Amino acid sequence: MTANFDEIAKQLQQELKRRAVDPSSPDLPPMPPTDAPPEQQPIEVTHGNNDMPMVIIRHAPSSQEAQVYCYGAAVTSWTTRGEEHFWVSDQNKWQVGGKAIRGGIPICFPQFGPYGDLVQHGFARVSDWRIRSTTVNEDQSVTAVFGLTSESGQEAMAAWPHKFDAEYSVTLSFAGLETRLSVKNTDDKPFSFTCAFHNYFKTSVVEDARVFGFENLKHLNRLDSDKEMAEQEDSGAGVMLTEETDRIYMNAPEELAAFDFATLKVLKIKKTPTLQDATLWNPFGAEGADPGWKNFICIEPACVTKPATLQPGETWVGAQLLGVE
Ligand SMILES: O=P(O)(O)OC[C@H]1O[C@H](O)[C@H](O)[C@@H](O)[C@@H]1O
Repeated sequence: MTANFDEIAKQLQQELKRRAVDPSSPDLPPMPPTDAPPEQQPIEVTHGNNDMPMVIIRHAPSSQEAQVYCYGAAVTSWTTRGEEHFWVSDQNKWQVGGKAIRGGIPICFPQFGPYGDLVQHGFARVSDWRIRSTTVNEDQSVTAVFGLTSESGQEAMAAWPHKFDAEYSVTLSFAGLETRLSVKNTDDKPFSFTCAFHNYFKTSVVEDARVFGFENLKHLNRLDSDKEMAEQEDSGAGVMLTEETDRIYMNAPEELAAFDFATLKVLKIKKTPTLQDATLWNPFGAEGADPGWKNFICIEPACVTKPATLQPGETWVGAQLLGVE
């Protein structure tokens, strides 16, 4: 913790109190007035690849940084002491509309995969989210909040005739990176949805990764018509990927971990019980796979096998906390 960061945090809090960020504003909130250069501020509202609006979040006391694009509210980078933990495809076009950003954490909502009438993985990842607020919290964690509502009239949502207000907050703290999705039913009739945090964790090579937490669980094998597969024996060595894998583990525990044998890095995932499933995916060079497939493993806390249902006025919250050792 540096005195400099304290000062920036204080100034930012004062500034945020002074002005309310208008959630419906199509413009990016202005930078907080501080003497420090933007690249040292806890929150930097800026532009990324292809000039797309994005937010950089910094937690200086733990040397963490995250980048979140407004398009898809996609987290595309999370570093601790300069080390990157997410894989992002070299093939991305970085264009608003049509294709989702591949890599980081795409949000699958209100539909996971092809299970429904919407586009694969729903519209959240191909929608423009608005920045609602940026805050340095009392415990020095730093949060950026993004919003998406049915009122925004984006084309990708047209096939989903429900009124909703979705809020996505991304926080860096001593505990790591937290992403939190809240969905409120603002309609006068109930609706159901499925969702996932589609984490693309960076691996040295995917064969070096071992995943812990899935032992003895049943899963649906998406490569075999979602056939329910028998329990796996717990060998104590974790689950290893040696071929194309696309599974949905049901009733996955609240804590999962991925270990990389080459770097000896452990990634820990904590998830809320509202995300009762977790998927495991790597295409292993199958036709159409991204050429970078060797360097990621997708472990995705998800609500798929038991869709969430919201009555009018109700709110659903699902969150994950990612930590690294
Ligand atoms: O190519 P995308 O639409 O981004 O989907 C990528 C992958 O997402 C999930 O992990 C699914 O379980 C996979 O079946 C799918 O291939």
